[in-house]
Amino acid sequence: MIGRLNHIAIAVPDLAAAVETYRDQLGARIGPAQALPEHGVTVVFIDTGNTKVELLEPLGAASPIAAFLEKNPAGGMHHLCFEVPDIAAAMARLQAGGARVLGDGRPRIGAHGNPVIFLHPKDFTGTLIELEQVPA
Ligand SMILES: CC[C@H](C(=O)O)C(=O)SCCNC(=O)CCNC(=O)[C@H](O)C(C)(C)COP(=O)(O)OP(=O)(O)OC[C@H]1O[C@@H](n2cnc3c(N)ncnc32)[C@H](O)[C@@H]1OP(=O)(O)O
Ligand SMILES: [Co+2]
Repeated sequence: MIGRLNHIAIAVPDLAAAVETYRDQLGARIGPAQALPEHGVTVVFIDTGNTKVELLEPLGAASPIAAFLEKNPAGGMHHLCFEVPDIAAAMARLQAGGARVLGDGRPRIGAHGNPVIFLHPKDFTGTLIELEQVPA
């Protein structure tokens, strides 16, 4: 079911500082900042050629990553995003297997304009998993 690793996400307390570190220390090419108020984050993507790194900071008082940053104040690995060709079929298969889809259980549009879902970390070896529908 899962295909390519679309991105590895790192939650950070200060996106501007993280961008400076990745750009100046690691020579990364940073994409534009995207405010995603519907997701409670502001993100940038770094394209490494074989995948992407998503740096994300909280946006708004109800950010879903606020509690994560309280536990990890310097930031940390937040989620992995895998590509699937059909998010509805993936959801049905996963829910049939007992996996919990986070939020209201329906796909939402993510930063790339594609439908995404999130799976509970406790069901996937302590790792928050995002699935993004990308046509095969
Ligand atoms: C979609 C736009 C963009 C894109 O790529 O296109 C994004 O990726 S936006 C990313 C931000 N949005 C989300 O992360 C949505 C899904 N996340 C959530 O719903 C919450 O973050 C949730 C439910 C995973 C955790 O929420 P919270 O930390 O407030 O709840 P708990 O404290 O009850 O956590 C439960 C349990 O899970 C552990 N946890 C939390 N976050 C993570 C994580 N990132 N990786 C691994 N484990 C995580 C937390 O420590 C708790 O464990 P416990 O042992 O009970 O303490
Ligand atoms: Co993501």
